Amino acid sequence: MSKLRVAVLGAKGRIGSEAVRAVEAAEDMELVAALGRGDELETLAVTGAQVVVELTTPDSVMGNLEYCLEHGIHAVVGTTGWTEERLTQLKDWLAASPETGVLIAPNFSIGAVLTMKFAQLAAPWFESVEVIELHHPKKVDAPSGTATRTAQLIAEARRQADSPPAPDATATALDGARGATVDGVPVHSVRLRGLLAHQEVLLGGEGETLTIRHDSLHHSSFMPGILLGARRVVTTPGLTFGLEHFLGMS
Ligand SMILES: NC(=O)C1=CN([C@@H]2O[C@H](COP(=O)(O)OP(=O)(O)OC[C@H]3O[C@@H](n4cnc5c(N)ncnc54)[C@H](O)[C@@H]3O)[C@@H](O)[C@H]2O)C=CC1
Ligand SMILES: O=C(O)C1=N[C@H](C(=O)O)C[C@H](O)C1
Repeated sequence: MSKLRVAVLGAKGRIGSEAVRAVEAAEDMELVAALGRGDELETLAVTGAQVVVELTTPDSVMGNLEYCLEHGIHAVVGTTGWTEERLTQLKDWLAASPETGVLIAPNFSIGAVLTMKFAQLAAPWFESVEVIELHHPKKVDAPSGTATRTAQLIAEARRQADSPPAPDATATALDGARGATVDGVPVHSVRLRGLLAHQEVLLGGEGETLTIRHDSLHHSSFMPGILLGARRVVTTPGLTFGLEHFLGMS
């Protein structure tokens, strides 16, 4: 059987360099290109890449995806920075390339996907819910894509259950003391040397609390999800948002 022709964008980055190694080690894949900032995107067409693994930066991802969709190259995207406007633009590009698939995964690790699912399940059952994400200090965006997605899923679950707003008597606060608000859910971002990627969802009710915590201790935690995404995206046209859809958890 012929091998899946995979290219990695952001190949010299923290997660991109790990992805290069994972694709090279996968028996059913061939790494046809490993590109960094400034490298020619044309290499993707020349090498016949079928799937691009996009692990760059929020300022680069859209240009890269525009190229991929113009050339019918499927994409597995881990890069953060997804807004409604960006998703609308991406859907327009996909409409013009209807056989191409794009997976955007706020987080590729199985534990993080489960954290989001558990938080979604628990959210309507507690009065209070807040998210804390903790990352290495070289991370350029806050809050993390995972925390943003978690907060959106929590908010959606609470809307569907007609949950009242969480109690909060704060009358005066220093700017930022209560974190950022994503879809009504407080999200707090910690940047600390020694950490990689961690998240806690804190839920509180009368006389009890529940803490759901996930820790990515190494970039290897993201690799099975990336490889699964590459294998599945080639037969899944259109936009898939969240790895859970490829894990039978949606
Ligand atoms: N979805 C997930 O599970 C994960 C997502 N991420 C996300 O992946 C992205 C990258 O994270 P890190 O590797 O930590 O950052 P990084 O800064 O170490 O790596 C990004 C790399 O992309 C390169 N780059 C920038 N523009 C480029 C372009 N146009 N073409 C090719 N390469 C380009 C940079 O030079 C850099 O080497 C971030 O948005 C991060 O949040 C990171 C880990 C897991
Ligand atoms: O920048 C990172 O490191 C990570 N980024 C993603 C995010 O913003 O959620 C995924 C993971 O948290 C690691």
